[in-house]
Amino acid sequence: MFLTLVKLPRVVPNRISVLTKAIASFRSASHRATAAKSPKHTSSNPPLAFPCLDKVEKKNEALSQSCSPSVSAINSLEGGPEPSYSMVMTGFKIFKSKKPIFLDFGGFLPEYEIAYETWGKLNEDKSNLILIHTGLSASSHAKSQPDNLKNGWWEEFIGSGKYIDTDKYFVVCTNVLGGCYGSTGPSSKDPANNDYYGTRFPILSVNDMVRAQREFIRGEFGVKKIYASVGASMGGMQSLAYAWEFPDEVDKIISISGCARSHPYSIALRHTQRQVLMSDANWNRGFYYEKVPPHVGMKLAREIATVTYRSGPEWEYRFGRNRADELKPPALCPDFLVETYLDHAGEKFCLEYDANSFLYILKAMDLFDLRHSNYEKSKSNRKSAQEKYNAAESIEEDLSIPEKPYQEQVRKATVTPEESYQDLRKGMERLANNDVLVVGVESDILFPVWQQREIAKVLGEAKEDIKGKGKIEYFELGNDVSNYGHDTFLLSLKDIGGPVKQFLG
Ligand SMILES: CC(=O)SCCNC(=O)CCNC(=O)[C@H](O)C(C)(C)COP(=O)(O)OP(=O)(O)OC[C@H]1O[C@@H](n2cnc3c(N)ncnc32)[C@H](O)[C@@H]1OP(=O)(O)O
Repeated sequence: MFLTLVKLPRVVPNRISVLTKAIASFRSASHRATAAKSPKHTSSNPPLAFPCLDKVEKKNEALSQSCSPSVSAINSLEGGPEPSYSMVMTGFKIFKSKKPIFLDFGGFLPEYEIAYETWGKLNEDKSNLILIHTGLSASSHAKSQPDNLKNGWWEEFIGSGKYIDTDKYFVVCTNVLGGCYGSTGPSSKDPANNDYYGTRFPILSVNDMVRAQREFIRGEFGVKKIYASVGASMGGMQSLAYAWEFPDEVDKIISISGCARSHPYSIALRHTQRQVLMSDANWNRGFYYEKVPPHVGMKLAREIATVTYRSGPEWEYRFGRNRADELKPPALCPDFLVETYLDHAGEKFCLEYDANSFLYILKAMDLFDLRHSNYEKSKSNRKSAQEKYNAAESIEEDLSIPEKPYQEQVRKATVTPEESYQDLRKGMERLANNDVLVVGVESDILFPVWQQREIAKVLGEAKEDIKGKGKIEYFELGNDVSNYGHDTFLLSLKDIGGPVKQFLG
């Protein structure tokens, strides 16, 4: 590269000062003109306003101010700092297990509680119990009941003469193990030290959740076989898992928008939610109880989650390209209607649910896998957890990630998709004698419809393989019926409810 030296003209000093003064006087005149128009602006253009960040700062301040030990004992959503989530939900009952539960990934809980609600009556021969499994963040409050008159999350789905008919069935719903609405989870206290579990809570699986539910069903109602295991989303995973764990203790299974094993794409979508949440400094590696909770991380995680729960076509119809206020200039804070909607969804949720429960349950969904090889592995992990417990050893795992970066394996060296499928087919033989209804939704991007088609296909083959007695029904809602995506089970009740009612009989 050549540098050209330019010879500058010699400037006489007093000429410079004349020039400088002229420029200064021009600048000050033009500044006076701008200032007259808008006294605050000294830059070429006014700075943008950030009402969304102002709101976050104010909220932080309010939460910090209410963050004193005396307040924390009575905290609530309004009062903060960290809400007592089970106080937000009321009117549920508690099943207490004093026996430990040994978990699929080698941890254990020395004792645990399961929050539950019921509707309808258990018949004399105890044969009409329907267990409703929740999605990720729902409570046991699926429907209003005398101890909590607020509408539940499946209010119009369950009831006298409804799709799940409480005149016929005794309907039970629990808050999952790991949740924060009354069941034992990371925001509960560890009986070993009377301190919050936080991230000392063990990694959970969906199958651990149903194992705890089964203890509850037997312990609380003395029911040995449930009439139906019903759920959507993570509930659709649980409905299958219950029968996978205890095939002879379930009659019918309904899995809506579920899957038989998590897909890497869904894991990726959940990973992004965990990452933003864990990046909130207030998360503090899970030890934020009685301090300011990671509400910003939770809000952003919920916004990402909401993108996965609904669908583009729905938003095209609902919001289009409309902005919240067309008369205002575009802003970097939420501006389009779809942005203000996501902002609202995040804001509404961020103090309603415990951040650690969110992380653990998302992870449990990632780990979901009904392949045969997983059955053996989990069984052996639970056995070694029990042995360690009996020997009163503390279970400390090495959770560090390997220092050497992961080297992509040659495909041949790992399990091929076909081998993996055959492993799943063998795993699904466990359900060969159950009647199963699988419902899929074409507009779902989180649990894409091919995953429900896979459940039906692999179940059909597994039943053939061992001449199982169960029936399989598959029902799919196309884009012409519902564009609500993954949340269809909460929004298109009639379309989901018809096949459910018919299948239950
Ligand atoms: C992964 C699993 O295992 S489970 C599946 C997870 N799914 C969920 O958790 C569901 C989350 N979604 C909900 O809870 C929803 O409220 C549903 C599905 C129950 C109902 O959906 P909808 O009837 O479409 O209502 P939705 O909540 O999406 O929108 C209405 C709310 O948004 C607000 N809103 C709507 N449009 C906008 C907008 N453009 N800007 C700001 N706010 C908006 C409304 O005012 C209303 O507010 P409110 O709830 O405070 O009264």
